Amino acid sequence: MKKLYSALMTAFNEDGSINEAGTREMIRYNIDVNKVDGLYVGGSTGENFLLSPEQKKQVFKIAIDEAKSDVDLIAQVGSLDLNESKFLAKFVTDLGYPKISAVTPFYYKYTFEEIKDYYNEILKGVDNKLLIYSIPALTGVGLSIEQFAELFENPKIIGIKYTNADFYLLERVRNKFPDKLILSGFDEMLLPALALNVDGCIGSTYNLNAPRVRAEMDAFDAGDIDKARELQKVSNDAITALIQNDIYPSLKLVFEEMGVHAGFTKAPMAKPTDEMRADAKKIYQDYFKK
Ligand SMILES: CC(=O)N[C@@H]([C@@H](O)[C@H](O)[C@H](O)CO)[C@@H](O)CC(=O)C(=O)O
Repeated sequence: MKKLYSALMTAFNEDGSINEAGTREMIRYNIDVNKVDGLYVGGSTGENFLLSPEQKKQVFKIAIDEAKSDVDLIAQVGSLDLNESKFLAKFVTDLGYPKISAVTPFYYKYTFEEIKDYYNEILKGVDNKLLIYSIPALTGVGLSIEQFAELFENPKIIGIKYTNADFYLLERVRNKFPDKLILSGFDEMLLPALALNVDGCIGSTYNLNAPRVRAEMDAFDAGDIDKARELQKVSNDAITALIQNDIYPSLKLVFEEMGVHAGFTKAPMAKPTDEMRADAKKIYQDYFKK
């Protein structure tokens, strides 16, 4: 059965500190209402790259304390500072996270040898399994099939969080590595990714939209492609509206409409304007009101 993971959001107070109660509410909502299979903690959606190391530790602690072993947990530990990534990999492993993930190193232009060393260093001395977080649109780092093969020489690297619209590469990767865990990262492209036999998905919009997405995955598994396509269409209407209204603050505003206290985004992300609030209310009414 294909797995559905929400990319966990972090609730912030207006001053950028972490709102623990709100973050816990979102975790509970994902587990109790969305019935997700897992949570991706410390990813882009969690605004992780805006956090101090102490705040990252705080989020990792809150998530596992709230979720316990109710769902699978993947901790994204990649950062600009390799020492920090290594520290966090050990930290989350000691907390009990069953899987970790690390974004490809970004900002500077690294050689593939440097990228490989980065992953091997993170995993050195850490008894855990890792998913490569590949998101070329944000990092500028695209990996080839040969490079994935070289990274997979480390047996602790078990798969890819594949946030990439290159479906040719996805097909090549899926078929070359049938035993690796491949989780699709673009919510609006889930259906074509399912057709290429990914093992599941991780995404931001699943925080709000998981039940519709589960229905789509079930329809796909049952061979009802028309129904899966119709559900993807509705999801994509919602995703388009969320993106047009600035996706990260909008996800939180819609969560607030649902009664879940998702808090603020962290600067320099935008604080919501009255217009954004009004649009988020409409998105809630159009797509998520029960
Ligand atoms: C850049 C970004 O936020 N990508 C999202 C998608 O879920 C994305 O928001 C969605 O497909 C809308 O474009 C996920 O791939 C990110 C993710 O899972 C994470 O790291 O939090």
